[in-house]
Amino acid sequence: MTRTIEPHPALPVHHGDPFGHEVLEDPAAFHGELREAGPVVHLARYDVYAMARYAEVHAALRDWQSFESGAGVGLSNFRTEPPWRPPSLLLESDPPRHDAPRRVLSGLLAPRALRRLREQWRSAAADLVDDLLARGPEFDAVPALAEAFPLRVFPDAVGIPDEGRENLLPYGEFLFNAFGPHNDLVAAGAPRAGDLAAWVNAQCRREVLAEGGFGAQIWAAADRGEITPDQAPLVVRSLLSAGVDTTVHGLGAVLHAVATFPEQWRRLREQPHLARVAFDEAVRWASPVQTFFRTATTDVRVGDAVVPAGKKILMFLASANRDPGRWDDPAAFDLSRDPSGHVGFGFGIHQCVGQHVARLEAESLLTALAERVASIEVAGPVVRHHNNTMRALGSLPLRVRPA
Ligand code: HEM
Ligand SMILES: O=C(O)c1ccc(-c2ccccn2)cc1
Repeated sequence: MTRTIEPHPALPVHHGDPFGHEVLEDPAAFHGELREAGPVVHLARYDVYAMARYAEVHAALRDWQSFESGAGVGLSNFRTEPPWRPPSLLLESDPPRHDAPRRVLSGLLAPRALRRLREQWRSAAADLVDDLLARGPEFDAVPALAEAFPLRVFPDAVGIPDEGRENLLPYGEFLFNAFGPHNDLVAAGAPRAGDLAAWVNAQCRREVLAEGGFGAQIWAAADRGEITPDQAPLVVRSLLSAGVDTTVHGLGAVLHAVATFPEQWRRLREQPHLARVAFDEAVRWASPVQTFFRTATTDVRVGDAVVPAGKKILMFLASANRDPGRWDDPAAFDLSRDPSGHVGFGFGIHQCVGQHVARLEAESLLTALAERVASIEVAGPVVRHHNNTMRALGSLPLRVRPA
């Protein structure tokens, strides 16, 4: 007779669906229920364990030994079902396998390494904004700015060919959906996933990557023996996987924030150096990356409950970033706040290695706008775009008054 192992009695249970459209549309109530229920909550629907308070999310992200990434950071456990693509050497690896690829990307994507891009990204942003404003004061900021700017600067910085770049967003869209359950969002993207993955893999080959780009620099690191030649294409794939959709939705978030809180736009115009803190405050406020998983390597004690070994833990970054136990007035987008310590880029050994690239993109675009636009307001319905992992906008109609 088999006895099903009931979750520990000290563990509260929630029967909601974090990947259902109701929660994806507006997760705040669900996050509040999880935070109030306890430090860890059993999500019966998926038999996974949720952490939604800042303290537990932060602690779990630090403790990579108890909460591993090597079994995947999605719902699927790589130890029991094959991943849909070869695992990432950064995201889906733990030390020691994680160390060398991480060290290589950390070097290439460090603030000082990005200085060479500042001038060209600043002028690319100025050109994009000038062309946009010349067409009139009203536009949908999602295609016109949030998508257009990263696609104008990042693929060139990686050094991939022009052909097929329209595959980047749908590839990331599927990838970030695939961290969730096989729901309607995954099913919608599945037919193209194989072709998109094949195109992305082809962009990681040494011979197609332009000299001087991040891709060629990764291959040069392999020549120096810092990683192996077999690892090089997968490290390039990491940039194409994590470096596009994330910044699109990060820029969408900061544009949504400044349009929703016009007094903060005024502050940014008065003090343009606030562009960087504005982006981090927007990443805290919106959390473009809402959730991802870890896997318990042992029976892990959390508070007075125990998460059984092998179980998946769903980390609610967005809830941690709005935990009233950590942030005053968490729902306010406020440039006088110090957002450091937010977990929108993660924390610990897997903390976003591309965060400086994202910050430079945001600073470039916000600076170009702040110099040219006196006020920004929402000019129509803001439409959300549902994804299992990302907080995304489908449409952000804006009206601007030129400076
Ligand atoms: C607003 C933009 C971005 C956000 C919100 C974001 C968020 C995150 C988060 C939360 C993680 C941690 C995942 C985990 O702990 O399992 C992460 C990791 C990562 N990000 Fe970003 N990211 C952004 C932009 C970028 C960009 C532009 C790049 C590449 C240039 C990038 C590359 C990566 C990589 C390679 C990892 C894995 C790091 C590791 O496991 O050591 N990200 N990102
Ligand atoms: O190395 C890769 O391929 C890769 C790296 C990071 C991500 C990711 C996942 C969840 C949240 C933010 N980023 C995805 C893919």
